[in-house]
Order: sequence, then C-alpha cells, then structure tokens
Amino acid sequence: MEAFLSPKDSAKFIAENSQDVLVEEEGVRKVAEALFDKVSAKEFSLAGWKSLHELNPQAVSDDAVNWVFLADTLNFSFWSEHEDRKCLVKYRGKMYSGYWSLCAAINRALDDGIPITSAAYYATMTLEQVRHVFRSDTDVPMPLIEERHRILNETGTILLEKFGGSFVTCVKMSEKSAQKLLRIVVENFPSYRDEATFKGKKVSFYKRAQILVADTWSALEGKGDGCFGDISSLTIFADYRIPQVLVHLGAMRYSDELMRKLHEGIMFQSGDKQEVEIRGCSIWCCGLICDRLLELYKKKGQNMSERINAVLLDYYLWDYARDHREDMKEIPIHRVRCIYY
Ligand SMILES: Nc1nc2c(c(CN[C@H]3C=C[C@H](O)[C@@H]3O)cn2[C@@H]2O[C@H](COP(=O)(O)O)[C@@H](O)[C@H]2O)c(=O)[nH]1
Repeated sequence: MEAFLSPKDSAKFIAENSQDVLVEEEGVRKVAEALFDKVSAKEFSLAGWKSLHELNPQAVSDDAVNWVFLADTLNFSFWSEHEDRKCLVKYRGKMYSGYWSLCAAINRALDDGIPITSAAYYATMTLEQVRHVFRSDTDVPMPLIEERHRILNETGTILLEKFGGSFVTCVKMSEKSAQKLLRIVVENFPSYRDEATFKGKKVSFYKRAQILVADTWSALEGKGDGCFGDISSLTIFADYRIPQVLVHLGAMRYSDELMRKLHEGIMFQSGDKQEVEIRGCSIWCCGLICDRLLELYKKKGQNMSERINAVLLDYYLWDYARDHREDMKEIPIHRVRCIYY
C-alpha cells in the first residue's frame, strides 16, 4: 500500500497545486522581518510554554507527560457556532474558553481527586463521567463530547495494553527522536491519523501527533528523554487558528470564492479540497517564514537554528492569534467538526 507523504512533503505538493489558497512571498518576507526582534522574546521560547500558560503542567515529571498526552488526545474542535454562546470552564476563579477550557477541565478534575490523566481510568470512563469531567459552566457543552468519550476509551485501552499505561514508555522508545515518536503515535493510536487525499496523492498533516511531540518536548524542557535532536523537523500544527492569523498578517491569501464561503460560515468536511489547501498552505507558508527568519540572522552572522523552528513559530503565532481576536475578526476561521484539530 502506498505510504502517506510526510506533512512537510504534503505541504509542498498542496501549495504547488492549490487554487483557492495562495502563499504570498512578499507577505512571508514582511512577517519574517516583523518577527526578527521577537525571536529572543519569551513568547518565542521553549520556556514560554510553562511561564506564559498557568494551566500547563510546571513540573518535569511522568505525570506532566501523561497530562500532555491526555490534553493532546482531546485537543480538537473547540470553536462555537456563535461567538457569544460558547463552552466556558471556570477554574480557580477564572473563566477559560476554547483549548484552555479543556485544560481547565482536566485540572479541575485532578483537583477533585479524579485521576483523569491515568489511562487505567479513562480507558473505561462512561459517557456520563466524560460529560461530568468536561462539563461547561455555561449552557453550551464542549463540542463532540461523544467522540471524546470514544477516543478516551480507545486511546486508554491501547496505552494500557501496549505501553504499560504511560506515554513515558512511548517517549523512551523514541530514543530522543521527534520523528520516531511521531511514528509511534500515528502507528498505534488511530485517532491521531490526520490524513487526506489531494489530487490523487495521500497527504498527511498529523496536527495532534506533532503538537503532542512538541508539547512533550516543552513539558520536559528539551532535556533528558525530551531532548529531541530533530525537533526542527516538525512542521507547524495545521489547526483553524494559524491559517486565520497568516491571512490576517498578509502571508497567505484566500480566493474571493473561498473568502465568501468562510464569511457565510459554511461547514467544510475534513478532507475537502479547499480545507486541505488551507491546511497544507499554512504549513508551507510557516516553513518559508522560518527559512526567511534564519536567513535574516545568517546575514548578521548568527546561526539561530536552535532558537527558530516551526514549533516555536507556531506557539508564537497561536498565542498571537489568541491575543488579537478582535483585530482578526475580518478573517473567519474555516469551520470543520472533526477529531483531528
Ligand atoms: N497550531 C496550534 N494549534 C493549537 C495550539 C493549541 C494549544 N497548544 C499550545 C498553546 C499553548 C501551549 O503552549 C500549548 O502547547 C491548541 N491548538 C488548536 O487551536 C484550536 C483551538 O483554538 P481556540 O478555539 O482559539 O482555543 C484547536 O484546533 C486546537 O487543536 C497550538 O499551540 N498551536
């Protein structure tokens, strides 16, 4: 059976053949120049994963790795049909939305003595228990709660049967290779198989698998078992926020027909031609921004390959998108209900 192209090779093929999404070379150059001075900021650093995000685990521990595995197993589809009616989770006096509502619910459960990060627990959770743990503090529930229940049971069972119930086993098996860990995750956990067909080719994005590797690297602070020598081989994580911010910044452009569909709030299916073009071009565009950034530093005689990679660029752009919602409202997200992002 023909193998899937890697996310990087998929992105190249998609960008070369895309019709409704275009990468703007001039916009890429401008974004790289605008980010030049940001590279040394904490928002663009590995340490920012903990120092900027109070809900992320702060310790370097097995518990932190299993927390990350649970969070990224459920890290999909938080957008709401109406901006003023959405799932919110209150934790330690603060309201969280979107992806952070998931993290707040996980930490709320742990504080309540529910071992939600233990595979032995979530492998056999009932739908009612999942509804309770991930309950919203508004009347809008977290989207796709039944899928989350199915994925928890499936993933927990596999982790118990094949890896002794801990994602640390997978990390150790990866022997400090991000690509090896990515392959272990995709080969063993079906819900992470974020793949599609585009113009007859089998393409992959592996958004949750790649962010799982990246978050594991961040939780372990790039040390010990998390010292991935090939972390720069990962791409950005093709979600629904990164494309929005790339178009907002002028690095990417949608055709008039696609922009009209986005403004109408039309739902896409995972694997649709235009949805694949949005995701593939986003990955390709961010790869070019990284290349331009590295070139700008090289011209100044500085090799920044340890400080500039797609993971850190992604974290920066994702946080930027979160903090500039208002400025970006003229660029709608593309709406898909799926378990991949
Ligand atoms: N490309 C990319 N996509 C990411 C993340 C994250 C959170 N992770 C990091 C963030 C801080 C910590 O550093 C975590 O490591 C969530 N998402 C995606 O966004 C969407 C949710 O958006 P909203 O509805 O606005 O919350 C959904 O598809 C979700 O899968 C990321 O980092 N990059």
